[in-house]
Amino acid sequence: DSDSANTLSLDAIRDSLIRQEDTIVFCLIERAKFPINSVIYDQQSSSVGVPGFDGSLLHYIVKESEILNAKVGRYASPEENPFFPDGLPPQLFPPHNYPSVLHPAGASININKDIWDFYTKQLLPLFTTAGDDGNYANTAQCDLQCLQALSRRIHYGKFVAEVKFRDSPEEYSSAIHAQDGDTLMKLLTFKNVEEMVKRRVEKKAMVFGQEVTLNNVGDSGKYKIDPSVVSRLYDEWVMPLTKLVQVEYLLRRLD
Ligand SMILES: O=C(O)C(=O)C[C@]1(C(=O)O)C=C[C@@H](O)C=C1
Repeated sequence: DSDSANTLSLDAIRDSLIRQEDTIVFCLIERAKFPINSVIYDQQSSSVGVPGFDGSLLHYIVKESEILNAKVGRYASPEENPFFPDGLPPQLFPPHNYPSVLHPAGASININKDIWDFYTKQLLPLFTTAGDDGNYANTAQCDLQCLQALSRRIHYGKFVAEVKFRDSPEEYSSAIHAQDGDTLMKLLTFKNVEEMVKRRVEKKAMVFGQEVTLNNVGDSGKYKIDPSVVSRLYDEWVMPLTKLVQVEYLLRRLD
């Protein structure tokens, strides 16, 4: 949240990332209640086509909820990035005065297109069962929650990058002046932290996704979401994209 961003230490920022892991794991568990329901993602579905709208049902639901959210100020927060930013309506009342932590150029970074693509095309089939149970609105609502949680986490890279820059401005500045993305990537990478993150999210998937009964606690080995998928999600997409956001942010940090 913006309080921890305001504190602006790498520890505080990492605490927020850790808390966001809980949100992501719970969102995935909720989505896993439903089968894949793939018509939701069809560009042209005859069964769930919205008259006059050229896109999938999920696209329609995300776009419409972003319109509502824009009116009540969600995207005034530097932590929130819409999936469909074009033509969003203005806020209905004056925006909250968020502390300006980020460099203004940070606002132009939005990689939600990549997030949308890996989520719908690659991640969903890894943790949902095959089939169609007709619960499209519910399922798409879960997708929206997952997408927003992932987007918030990945774009939090802007805050991570800002803290790292403030902690060692000289080191970063020379790479920024040289517009050297590879060096920036090396500077901001902590392999040991990444290993811990992967192991922790796997464990969270086990703890949050276990069957809880009064007689036995957990370890029946049956989880609501496969813990290895969560670790893979972080390894293949969440952390690489968070780092991409950091590099993009740092490249513009001295504009
Ligand atoms: O904790 C950091 O320093 C981050 O930059 C975050 C993060 C992550 O996405 O979890 C990304 C890059 C680092 O290599 C380690 C972890």
